[in-house]
Amino acid sequence: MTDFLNTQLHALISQLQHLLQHNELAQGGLLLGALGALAAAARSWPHRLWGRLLARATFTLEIDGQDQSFAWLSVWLAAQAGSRRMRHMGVATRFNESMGGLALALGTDQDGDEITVRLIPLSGQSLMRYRGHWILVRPSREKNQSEGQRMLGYTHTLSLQMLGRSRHLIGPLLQDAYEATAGAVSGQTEIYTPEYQNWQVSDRRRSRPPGSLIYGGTLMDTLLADVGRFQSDREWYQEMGIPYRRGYLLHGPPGNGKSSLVAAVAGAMGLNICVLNLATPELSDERLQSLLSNLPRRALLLLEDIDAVFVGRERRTETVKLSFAGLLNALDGVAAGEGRVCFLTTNHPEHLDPALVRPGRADLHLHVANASREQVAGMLERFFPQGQFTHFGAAQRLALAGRVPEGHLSMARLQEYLLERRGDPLRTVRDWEELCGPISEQEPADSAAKLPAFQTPEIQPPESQGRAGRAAGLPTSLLLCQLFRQQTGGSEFTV
Ligand SMILES: Nc1ncnc2c1ncn2[C@@H]1O[C@H](COP(=O)(O)OP(=O)(O)OP(=O)(O)O)[C@@H](O)[C@H]1O
Repeated sequence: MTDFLNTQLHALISQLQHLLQHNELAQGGLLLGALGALAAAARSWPHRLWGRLLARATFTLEIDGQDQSFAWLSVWLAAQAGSRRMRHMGVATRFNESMGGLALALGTDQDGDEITVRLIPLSGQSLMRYRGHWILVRPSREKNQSEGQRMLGYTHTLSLQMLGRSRHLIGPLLQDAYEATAGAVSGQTEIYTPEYQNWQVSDRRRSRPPGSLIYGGTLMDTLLADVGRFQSDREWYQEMGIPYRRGYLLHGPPGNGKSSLVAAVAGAMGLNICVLNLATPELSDERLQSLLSNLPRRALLLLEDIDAVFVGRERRTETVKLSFAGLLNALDGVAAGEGRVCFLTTNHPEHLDPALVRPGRADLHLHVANASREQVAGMLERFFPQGQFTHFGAAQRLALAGRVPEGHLSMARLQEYLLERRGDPLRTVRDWEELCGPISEQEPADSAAKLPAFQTPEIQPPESQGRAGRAAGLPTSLLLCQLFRQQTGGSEFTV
């Protein structure tokens, strides 16, 4: 059998040899085929060789569009000389006015603040010279798959390719880009909200100066001192083996500045704020774990109105996916971020399970109460600063504050009232009862004397006016109105 096959094979080979030796057509065909194969190899070979060389000789830095650095790096790249050749740019409006980068001024808004947008590269490529080295910048974007009816937008990537020996430039480049853009923003607080498993900057606001808020007693100072101490105590916590995190519970009636307090602390400490709504139906135990272990650096966590999610350990509504155990685990499990400062706010501390607010989860409980008279006087001074309104000084402010029933008025309501009457002390005084409710006739004389932190206001109405007024049992607000009218000769005030 083998002999038979060998014979056949030999016969075939000798026939082929004969054909190639004596048939020119077959010779030509063979030659062309060989040349074609060679040409194809020659075409792909340099390509492959080039690819290998590039991979060996270069270094590529790739930044995902979801990463925080993507925004400021894109803004910075768009402002570099090499980007002029980019033919596909996008407009980013979420960046702050004071951020560096290629900005287009669009005018000013009603507050006089400049409205600017920034350009970022979307696709294409450009060569950029940085500190004497060449860098190939390649932004790209891909349309995401649609999920049912919902389009998921684009996935963006930024790639920076440079020679391997230039890779030491990565650090300085990122630092330069950051300092020229996001790092140049001062006096700003970034607000992060969750986006899938990550945090995204959803807003940037001017930091609220602590002095713009008025709280009773030493609330603000106590909190600032506590957060400041915690921040400087990292080593101590490590030495003591205590988890390095701190929690605060701010409780009290609505509109007295719980959220504003968190914003002020963040601003004063140079921190940003991660706001998380626990009632979000998409928030599962796993997702919360992942979010809390991925908190951005230098950001505090704010969980607002925590009583709106759980009453005791029970979910308040069926739409809440998060479990109470999941919340506790996320707050103090292994994954909980080191160095985390967490604020819980509630209007109803009595609805909270003690486990949620025990030390370790909420170390400091602060009551943010309705306005005290001291606060009312402070707010009046903010709206009618000393010396700017004649006939409306400390005595008048104290007298008005003395009319407010202690602890009945929210600071938000007071702010709203004063906003409506700003620049108009006469209206402020005239409508004061509207704010405080009806005033009993016996009250005026001694209510001011009951001011906790003030001396009895020394209103010096003209003798006759004062006596007559008091004799008639007029409320202090009316007395003040009359006094103002008399002193200013009508309803005009000097500003
Ligand atoms: N202590 C305060 N000093 C100055 N302004 C205040 C104070 N408290 C509240 N305000 C003003 O009232 C408004 C509402 O305040 P904020 O939202 O911080 O209150 P809150 O206690 O968090 O309310 P809620 O419990 O309803 O969330 C803000 O515009 C703020 O400027």
